[in-house]
Amino acid sequence: MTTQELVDQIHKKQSFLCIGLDTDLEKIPAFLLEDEDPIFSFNKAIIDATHELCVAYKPNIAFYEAYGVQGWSALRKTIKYLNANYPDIFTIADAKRGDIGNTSTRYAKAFFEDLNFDSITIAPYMGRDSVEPFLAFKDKHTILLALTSNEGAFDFQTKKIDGVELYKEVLSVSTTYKGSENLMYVVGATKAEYLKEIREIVPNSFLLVPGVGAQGGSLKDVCKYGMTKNIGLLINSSRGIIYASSQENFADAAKSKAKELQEAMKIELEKLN
Ligand SMILES: O=c1ccn([C@@H]2O[C@H](COP(=O)(O)O)[C@@H](O)[C@H]2O)c(=O)[nH]1
Repeated sequence: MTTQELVDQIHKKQSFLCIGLDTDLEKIPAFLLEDEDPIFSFNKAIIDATHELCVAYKPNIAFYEAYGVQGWSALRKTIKYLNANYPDIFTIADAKRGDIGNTSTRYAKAFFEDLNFDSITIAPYMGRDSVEPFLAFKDKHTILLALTSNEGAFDFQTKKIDGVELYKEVLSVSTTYKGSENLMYVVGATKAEYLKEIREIVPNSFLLVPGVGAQGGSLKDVCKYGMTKNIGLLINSSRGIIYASSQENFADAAKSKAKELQEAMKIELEKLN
């Protein structure tokens, strides 16, 4: 999917919501455990109930890898279901990969070609040659971790090297990478106050912003400091939506939570006019 197609979807749905599919067998409704593939049954119900309210889904790969072959199979079924039934939805493999060049190429093939995701999250720590293999794929997006939502972000990301915070160095150096037009960045909603300075370095890039809902980040603050005339934001909520209820009505409850966020996003989008 191109960035323009994503922007068009945001305008059409009046939403820049990304729903995280962090599917955990210990948290999904107990009656689903009787199904042959409970993870896929849960994901399918959530997707069918919420697809009109969001523009992206983000399965976090850890939740699938944790269940071995069965988890991987459920992930494959989920992405195939999304691509077949909702091809206008942007898909994000939250995999946080990155390795020496030839290994990164294999990761890129796994997620962009085999699984056919639109994008993948990548750790920037190994530098240029670990990121550029992902950027070589046309109309696929590489979402680089810049300033993450967790407390540990302060261990390294905000530390200064030659007077510049490491996350700012990640942002500015990565714009020189070959294929940098395919870059997006992760910035945690819990770090909204940093967005003003982030926008000075990457004024037009899309930011994937996790951390509203369960982690307490504010949608309003993220929009205030991070929104661009082209929107430039995908705001993720996982647990706050998908685990709104553990009863029979779980999909409807997820829909209501997604609707609350979509309505708040509509108000923010109206401010752009
Ligand atoms: O900085 C980051 C990077 C990734 N994540 C991931 O996003 C979701 C957030 O889930 P919630 O349940 O809405 O808190 C999850 O998959 C994280 O691994 C992040 O939170 N922060």
